[in-house]
Amino acid sequence: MAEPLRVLVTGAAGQIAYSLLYSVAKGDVFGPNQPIILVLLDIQPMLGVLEGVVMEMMDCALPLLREVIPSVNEMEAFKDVDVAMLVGAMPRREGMERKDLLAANVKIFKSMGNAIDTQAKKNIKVVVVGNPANTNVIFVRNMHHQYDSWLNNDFIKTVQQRGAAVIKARKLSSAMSAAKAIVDHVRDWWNGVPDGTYVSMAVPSDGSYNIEEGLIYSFPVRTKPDHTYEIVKGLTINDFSREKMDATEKELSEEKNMALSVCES
Ligand SMILES: NC(=O)c1ccc[n+]([C@@H]2O[C@H](COP(=O)([O-])OP(=O)(O)OC[C@H]3O[C@@H](n4cnc5c(N)ncnc54)[C@H](O)[C@@H]3O)[C@@H](O)[C@H]2O)c1
Repeated sequence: MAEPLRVLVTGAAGQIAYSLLYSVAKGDVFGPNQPIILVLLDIQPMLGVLEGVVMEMMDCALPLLREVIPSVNEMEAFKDVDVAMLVGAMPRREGMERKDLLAANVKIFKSMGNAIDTQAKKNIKVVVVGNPANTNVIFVRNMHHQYDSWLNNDFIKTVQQRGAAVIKARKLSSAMSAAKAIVDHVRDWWNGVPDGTYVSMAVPSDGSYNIEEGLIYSFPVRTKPDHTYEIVKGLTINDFSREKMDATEKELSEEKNMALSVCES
């Protein structure tokens, strides 16, 4: 069997992690032949809760799970990590604006960036969940008219308002569906997608589709079994999609500048 992968989940005492950890530890992401060491990072006041999560993970007796390491020390936790799922952050509460959330979280992610830089494996794969999620960009191909109408109206509206609708109903932000999305996302990245297909991933822009270079933006991406990815070029963009893409680019660019100014202050 392969050497164990060291997988770090931050915010491990939180509600997304509670759904995510079981799925990762039982092989849904890295496959049934890949042993895993799980490092669970949270902050000091959550240590008691974290220990409860560790007990439950051990009690699950999952064959692939070699070790569970709780930690409240960022520098120690990131040591030699292969894959990091950065879930830990302040969650969005009812009535909270995207920009308030950004201001609260930007410092956390800056500090984690430093820990990754100095402690983790150089080819670490990092998935960020805790930032305000990047707006979905839809690359529409060969859709027929009726579908277009649903896609351009109800679907987009539902997706845009879904986060707020879940908070309103649950009084908490989404967790189970967010955990499922993380699992699908990292599995596609780790294993690669079948030839001729691609997935959407928010990755640093290389200027494709005239999107500002360096912006973290959702592109059609082809992932490969060696855990690398490439942006799929040259898809036809209709006027409707172009308009949404430009609006998203503008919003993300503003958000980036705001994050930089919070960092500097
Ligand atoms: N991208 C998405 O689609 C999506 C969907 C839902 C939620 N989220 C975001 O994911 C994040 C986690 O959501 P949740 O519902 O699990 O929240 P939660 O409050 O239940 O858990 C967050 C955990 O992070 C911990 N934490 C805070 N600062 C930390 C730090 N510096 N290092 C390590 N841990 C830290 C907290 O102590 C807490 O245990 C939130 O930012 C939320 O807004 C994103």
